[in-house]
Amino acid sequence: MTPPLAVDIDGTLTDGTGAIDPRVMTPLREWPDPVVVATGKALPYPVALCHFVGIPTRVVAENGGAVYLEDDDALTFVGDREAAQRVVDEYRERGYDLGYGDVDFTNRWRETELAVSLDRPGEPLRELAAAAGMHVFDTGYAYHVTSPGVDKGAALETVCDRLGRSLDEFAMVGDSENDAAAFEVVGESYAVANADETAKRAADHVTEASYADGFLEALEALQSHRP
Ligand SMILES: O=C(O)COP(=O)(O)O
Ligand SMILES: [Mg+2]
Repeated sequence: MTPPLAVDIDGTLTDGTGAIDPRVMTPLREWPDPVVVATGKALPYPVALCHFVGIPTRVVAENGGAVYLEDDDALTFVGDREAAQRVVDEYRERGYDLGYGDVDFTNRWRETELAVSLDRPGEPLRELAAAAGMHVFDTGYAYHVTSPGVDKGAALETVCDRLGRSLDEFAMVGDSENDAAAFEVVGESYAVANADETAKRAADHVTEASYADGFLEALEALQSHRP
């Protein structure tokens, strides 16, 4: 018996360079239970990942702001994109940019939150977000200006309601503070060894191996201790 699985992308299915590790493709495709890709990235990224891995499209995007499940063919959103936009506008007025150039594929399709490159100053962003009642996730890959209460944990509750499954049944593998809320609500959670401290504290287990090796280690553990 394997559990339904929620999996983060960056830092979990990738190698140290940010590229998807090709060894994750087959285990994802062959996982016998539903797989939900749960990411901070905008919707097109996890949708494309499901498509190219060859699994049904079940995704949480934007740190929980967007949920799509092929099962009920419904796309739902939570979060105040305009509030995030105001924070980012003020950040720009202070002379900073988001760090993604003019075309900006990181934010182009974002509908509930906005991201700023990690090589841009984080303190002024946190200050402006706090003043606006918004939250900042530092995923290790970007800062995300997200509405309070929006996270992957709340999104997985929505997923479970819609799939008719319970959170207890789910396992989750991830690497950063944007995974911590999901780690708290699922039945069993794994932080990969490269995870940040927040994720490691929230997880039931921390793998020995890093990045995709850690993910593959978590899958093995999930398969071996569930007869
Ligand atoms: O987009 C990010 O900043 C992080 O994405 P992730 O949640 O898949 O790690
Ligand atoms: Mg991650």
